[in-house]
Amino acid sequence: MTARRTRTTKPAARRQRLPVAVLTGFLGAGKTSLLRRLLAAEAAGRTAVLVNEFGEVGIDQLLVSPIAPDIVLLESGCICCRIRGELKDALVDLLDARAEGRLPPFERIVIETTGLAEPGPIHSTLAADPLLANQVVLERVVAVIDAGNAQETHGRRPEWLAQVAAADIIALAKTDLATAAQAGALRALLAQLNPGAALVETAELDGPAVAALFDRPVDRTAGLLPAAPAPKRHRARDHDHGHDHAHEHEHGAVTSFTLVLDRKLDWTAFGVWLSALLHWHGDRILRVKGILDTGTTGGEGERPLLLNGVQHTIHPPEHLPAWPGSDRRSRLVFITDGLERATVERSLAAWLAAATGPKRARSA
Ligand SMILES: Nc1nc2c(ncn2[C@@H]2O[C@H](COP(=O)(O)OP(=O)(O)OP(=O)(O)O)[C@@H](O)[C@H]2O)c(=O)[nH]1
Repeated sequence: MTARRTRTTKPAARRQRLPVAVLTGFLGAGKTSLLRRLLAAEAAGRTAVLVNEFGEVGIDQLLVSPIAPDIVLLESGCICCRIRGELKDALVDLLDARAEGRLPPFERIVIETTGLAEPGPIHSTLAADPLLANQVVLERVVAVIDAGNAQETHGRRPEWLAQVAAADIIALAKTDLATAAQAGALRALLAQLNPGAALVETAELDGPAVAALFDRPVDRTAGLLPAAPAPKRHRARDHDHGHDHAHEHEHGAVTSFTLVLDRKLDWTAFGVWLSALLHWHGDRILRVKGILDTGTTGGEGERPLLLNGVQHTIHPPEHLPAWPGSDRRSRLVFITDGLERATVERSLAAWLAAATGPKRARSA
């Protein structure tokens, strides 16, 4: 169906609003991984994607864009407070492009939030704006929870709880990194915090089951009977009044910075530096992501290494099939809580000088 037809349909059909799914979850929980699985499992063009990253370089966008070329990257900043106006504009642009046939007639929009976002205000943004409220509806919040570090993050970061509390579906990722006892205790905690949410494990889902997470009707009554206990530190619904008060939650000393390196890196040596950095500062490094030029070739050319670290953990790096763009420089994006860019820069420069001679890393 073309966009013009959509515009000239009868009033009854016009009332059908496009479903919006918010894909949330703390930093590094596995949101982009789940999104990539969704996009791979369904027909191209079915889902339009908005990605909001708390970092200067949109690495998620680089990863998702080969499967969803029309992805829109929202400006760096947190979707739930600082860039709510931009969210609205991006949604309106997407809907216009669909209506004018510049984009395929996608059937849903997925908004991947930053790991620090509270989903409640997104609902307010959508519901409070008459133009948007007429065209889209926030249908579901899918929260990805990292089973490897959930208990720790729960104690430290209020955003984690807000995300759990707002979820219609909780997708438990990284159960392979938790013991059976830890996973069991976490399931019990999540059921207590948000008894209405459906709980699934991402490792158990095949492609169609991932798609079903975003397709099957959400049971809004689940968990309402018997009455759900309100989580004590739950703040997400605080935003959920349907009006647009100027609310900004504080992210404390959380900051993001990017380091760019102009040279090829030896992964083994680089991994030693990174491990040491996480050993000393892992408590204050919430997330490190990067695309590294390690000089590896294969297939059609050079294959960059995708690096992912969450707090003290470095995930096994992944070779991407090709560089997702013309910029072939290595980039490292850090999200830290109270750790200065200068500290990381100094450490990296010292390592580079020792390992490969005194050529400097540049910060972007
Ligand atoms: N072991 C394991 N690793 C996983 C699983 N799911 C995701 N990961 C890895 O976790 C790392 C972070 O995953 P992402 O999907 O980038 O997480 P994210 O939530 O999008 O991260 P941000 O956008 O930075 O908040 C990647 O290295 C993934 O491959 C899982 O179930 N098990």
